[in-house]
Amino acid sequence: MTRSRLYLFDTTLRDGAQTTGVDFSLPDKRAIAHLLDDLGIDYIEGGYPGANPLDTEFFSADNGLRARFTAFGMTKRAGRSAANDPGVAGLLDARADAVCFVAKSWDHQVRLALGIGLDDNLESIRDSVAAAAARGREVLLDCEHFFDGYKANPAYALACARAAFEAGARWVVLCDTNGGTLPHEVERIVGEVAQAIPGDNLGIHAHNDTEQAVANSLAALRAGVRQIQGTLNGLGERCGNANLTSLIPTLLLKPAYADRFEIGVTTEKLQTLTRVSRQLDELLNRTPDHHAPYVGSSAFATKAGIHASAVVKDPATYEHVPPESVGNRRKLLVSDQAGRSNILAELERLGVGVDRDDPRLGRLLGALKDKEAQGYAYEGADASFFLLAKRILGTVPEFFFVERFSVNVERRWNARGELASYSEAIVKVKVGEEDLISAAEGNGPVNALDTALRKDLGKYQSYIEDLKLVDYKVRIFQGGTDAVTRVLIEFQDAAGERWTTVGVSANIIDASFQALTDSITYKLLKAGADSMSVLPGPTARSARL
Ligand SMILES: CC(=O)SCCNC(=O)CCNC(=O)[C@H](O)C(C)(C)COP(=O)(O)OP(=O)(O)OC[C@H]1O[C@@H](n2cnc3c(N)ncnc32)[C@H](O)[C@@H]1OP(=O)(O)O
Ligand SMILES: CC(=O)C(=O)O
Repeated sequence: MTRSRLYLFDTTLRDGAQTTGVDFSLPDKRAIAHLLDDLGIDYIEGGYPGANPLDTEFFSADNGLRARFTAFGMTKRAGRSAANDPGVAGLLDARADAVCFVAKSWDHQVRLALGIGLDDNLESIRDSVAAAAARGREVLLDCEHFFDGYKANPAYALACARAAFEAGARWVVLCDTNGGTLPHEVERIVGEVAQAIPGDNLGIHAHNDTEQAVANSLAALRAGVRQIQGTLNGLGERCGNANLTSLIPTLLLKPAYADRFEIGVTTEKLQTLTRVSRQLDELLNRTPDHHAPYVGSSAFATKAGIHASAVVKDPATYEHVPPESVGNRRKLLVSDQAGRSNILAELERLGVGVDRDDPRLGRLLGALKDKEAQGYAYEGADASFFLLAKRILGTVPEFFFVERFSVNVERRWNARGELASYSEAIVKVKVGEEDLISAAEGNGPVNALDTALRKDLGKYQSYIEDLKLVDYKVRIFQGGTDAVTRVLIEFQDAAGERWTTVGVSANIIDASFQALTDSITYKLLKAGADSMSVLPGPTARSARL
């Protein structure tokens, strides 16, 4: 079967810039444009030249993109020609391959928001599109509020779309601006519009206010459009736009679409999608959505023991596509929902070999569930799970023993007359036969304790010099006076490896202490320091099970 070409239009840098909390810098915009270009997106809407200095500068030079670089802006104002409209001039002077005008197509909005006559708006559309086409630009028209407008006055909404098409627009894009239209409505309306304007010239721009933007885009595709607009990670005004990070794999991996349509993204490039999604979050300093379809860290994570036992027999039992196809990975989580299959899979990933029939496996599962009942959470604390398993298997030596620690927090007026808080910690550690005492100040009690703990570990000190604490999370649960605190601490070493440990106590400092000592022990084991240890352990003192 011959497949139709479907074009992807990315508006991360334009509609995505309208996301609450998103503020692109120029280097961000350049980096994201190149990510999209490399992925194989056909059109990259870079912003609105003339609306702000950053966008104007972005469009002042050749950005060296393969994709069609697109400038966005509104049609000319009524009462003047496109040639005399400074906004239109800014768009036509921009270094862009394509110009995407936005025009209202709902009669009520034309009268109310623009305060002009319906024919004036049609004239603005025609004149603006023709002016851009005459300057050799590929022209798109975003018909704002198309679906709401069509429901209120189909003849006028269609007249706006036709005006653009007849004036030379390559694409007439039907926008669900308020995001309230449902898939069955989109499919019906697009089907009717496609009787008047060829589907090869129609696009869809869907907002996600009812969580239907992806479904609406697919509905429009089925009804005839051949361009889909969207954003990476679903960024966009209010609840966002159609999420290209979900649409692209659906279009490539689901036969209902893959057999009918060809897109610019290849199946090889699809394998970079998870990385691209995370890079965008990294650039914007946003926490990735763990539950994002296809690319989230939980998208292929199986927690339930019954599911895990089937997944190890055949991953397709609980996966709709292979995680590698989108550059993601399978995870079998260890938690109180786990069975032996989860544990065996995680141990294998961590390089710990145990036989399925080993009786210690049952002990480990029991210990895991007991600890989780006390408040520990191992699904996000791989290093603590590793230590728990190794302790049950009897292979964690006692590198060091903390005889006592104290932490002091003081809030007082200093010599400069400022109110300041001070934290200091003292730790007494035994390393082999050596007694070591370290003291440290910190910008808080946990920082002081961490610094004191890692200041002098005697013969093991060189192994932990490169440790860096990169994340610290606290969760207090059960509420009230018997609240329990769970601390998760993430460390990184010079080799770039990251690991997380967990501690639980009624006392936040004690919970932190457990997570800190687990991290140090994990690092010493990983670095092979056990070959130097004196005691083969676990001893009564260090055993914590
Ligand atoms: C559905 C969408 O996402 S459309 C994209 C919206 N994106 C943005 O608005 C981001 C960038 N916008 C901006 O920086 C500013 O709004 C600017 C520079 C474009 C305009 O700023 P200002 O001139 O101060 O106008 P302001 O933003 O207050 O109002 C918009 C004006 O454009 C007019 N307008 C809106 N759409 C159109 C259109 N398609 N064609 C012609 N005029 C339009 C409005 O009627 C209003 O005019 P008025 O001030 O005479 O009432
Ligand atoms: C153009 C646009 O962003 C919209 O109508 O939603």
